[in-house]
Amino acid sequence: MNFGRVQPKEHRLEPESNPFDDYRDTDRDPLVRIFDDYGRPDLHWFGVGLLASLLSRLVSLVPPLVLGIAIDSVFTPGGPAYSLPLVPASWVPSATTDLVVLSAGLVLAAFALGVVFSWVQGVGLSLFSNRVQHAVRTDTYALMQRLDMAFFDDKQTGQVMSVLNNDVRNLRTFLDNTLSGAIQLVVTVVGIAGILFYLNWQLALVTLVAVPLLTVFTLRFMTTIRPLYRALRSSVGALNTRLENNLSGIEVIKTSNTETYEEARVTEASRDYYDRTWAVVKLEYLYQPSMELLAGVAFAATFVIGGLWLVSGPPLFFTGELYVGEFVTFLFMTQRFIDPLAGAGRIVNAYENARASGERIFGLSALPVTVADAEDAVVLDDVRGTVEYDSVDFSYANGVPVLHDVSFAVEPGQTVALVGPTGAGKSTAAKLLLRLYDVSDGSVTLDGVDVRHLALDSLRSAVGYVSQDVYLFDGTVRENLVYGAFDATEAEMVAAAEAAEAHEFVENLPDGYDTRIGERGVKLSGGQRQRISLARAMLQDPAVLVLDEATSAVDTETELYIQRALARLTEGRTTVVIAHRLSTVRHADQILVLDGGRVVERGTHDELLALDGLYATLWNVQAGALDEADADILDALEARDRDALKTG
Ligand SMILES: Nc1ncnc2c1ncn2[C@@H]1O[C@H](COP(=O)(O)OP(=O)(O)OP(=O)(O)O)[C@@H](O)[C@H]1O
Repeated sequence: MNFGRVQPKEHRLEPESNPFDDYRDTDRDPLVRIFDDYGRPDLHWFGVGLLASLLSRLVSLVPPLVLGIAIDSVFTPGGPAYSLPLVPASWVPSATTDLVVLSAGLVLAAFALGVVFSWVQGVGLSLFSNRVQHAVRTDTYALMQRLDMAFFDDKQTGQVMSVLNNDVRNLRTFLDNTLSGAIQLVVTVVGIAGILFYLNWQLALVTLVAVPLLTVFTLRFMTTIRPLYRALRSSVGALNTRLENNLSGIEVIKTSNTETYEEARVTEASRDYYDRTWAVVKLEYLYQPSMELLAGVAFAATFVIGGLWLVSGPPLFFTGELYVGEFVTFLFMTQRFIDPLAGAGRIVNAYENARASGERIFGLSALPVTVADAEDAVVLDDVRGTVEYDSVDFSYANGVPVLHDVSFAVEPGQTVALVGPTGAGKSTAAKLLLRLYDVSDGSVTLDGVDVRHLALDSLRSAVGYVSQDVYLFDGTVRENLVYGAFDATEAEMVAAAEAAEAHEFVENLPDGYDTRIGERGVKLSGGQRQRISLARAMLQDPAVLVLDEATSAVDTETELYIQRALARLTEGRTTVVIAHRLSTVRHADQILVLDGGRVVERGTHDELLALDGLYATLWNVQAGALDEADADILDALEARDRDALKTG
């Protein structure tokens, strides 16, 4: 089999773990749950669709029935009297031509009714399945958003996307076609079996011998194909993940010159998907023809026995009379009985596919959420901005301790800076204040209330977060500025942009505030993105600010703009700043030096320099990069801005 380009030898691919497999809910049949949890409000549409589909099946039986009766009673001299089931004999005309017209009329009416019922079936089932699809998708999305950060740390975006897209769509297809198909099948098979028995019970037994065989065969197929479908659904997710990752990282791929490597990885993921699809298809193609063969044998047996019966009287142990028309109807009915049975594989297939999708959808909702509102969650009305960390210990899901016994307090309006070597735990400490994670031990309080007892939306509107990875959404500058402060007026927005030193460059963009900035804001420079994110924070106007200072270098002028914007933003707000450049936090009220997750030094800039410890070392290293003269210039500029702020 040719899978495209072969994997280059120099790149060895490790099999990727698939954490998503853990999130599968197999407790209750997911398809029953779909009806229970989502189907109820629109069940009437399902009922209408189902009824129409059964009626359309029913009327489709009329033509062969009428045809058989007509052959025996109208076209065969000496045949039985023309009699229709459920129609009183007095309604049936006696003239032959009238009987022909009646038969033709009945066949036509059956076809016309069939069309109407099919239409109603389509509308009813589509309405039902699309509404359920909408509800499942929006609910699953809402649920996914509330999952703990730990889930997203482990996340495979493509897997989550494939649940929200492919799996939800699979469910819809099942509800739309497969389910009604299955019910139709049961009703048709039972109904026709009844008619066959009514027509000739002995010949009916010959046809029905196939049923138990087909059933056993189908059940076996279902249990064999189920795990294959599960693997297939995961593989769709893995492929999506790979594609999604690569598209997001296209710049890195190009600049690292790793196109060939990535092609190999995509080929690998695609090959896995191919293999798993092939495993399913192989089984399907074994099963489907076998079913058809069995059905064909049953049909042939019915034909042989019935044919012999017609030609030379009842064969073997059969007794009684068989008419030609009756036999024709019988054969038509046998065909309609056996065809759907032989096609049961398609239904089983779609069922197993949808079931695997349902397990993944409900797997998401089965995930425990620990960072959620407590029952008696407190809402802070007027936030003063006192922040306190008390003996905080923390480790991520992998259990490796990241913070040990971290304690500090910040008074309203003060700035505390967290500094220290990379990986010391600065960002982690700050994230605990926003309750992106819960402490393992100790507590973090805002205005004296443990953040775990605060309503999450109250906490997160009180604490603003400006991250070093500025994330902007595809849309206009305006949309990105007012994100999270949707009620802001135009004047407020412009004022925030001015304060963040963004107004001028935004005005110079082709469409000003209405300029589209591309996915993740790619059409803006790093410095511009940062200023937009500062303006956004100004508009949100939180009492407490967590500032994860950008590490990426910008030119000196932009740096000055940003520093000025930051000075305005932090003025009067409690600020926890994670600083990489010590020069920017020299004026912080308190500087905490973290190392290996512990606070190893604390004090003001001057105190820490006098201590001559880790801070002093870091300062001296950085001083090489930042000339004291530059620092003095920054100082002078900052002092000027502070004065300007004070004088309004
Ligand atoms: N989501 C996560 N899951 C598991 N471990 C993590 C996670 N995020 C960070 N860590 C680990 O926690 C430790 C502290 O990371 P953190 O980002 O808080 O450090 P930092 O001091 O802010 O570093 P930097 O200055 O480089 O940003 C590191 O060892 C890091 O590998």
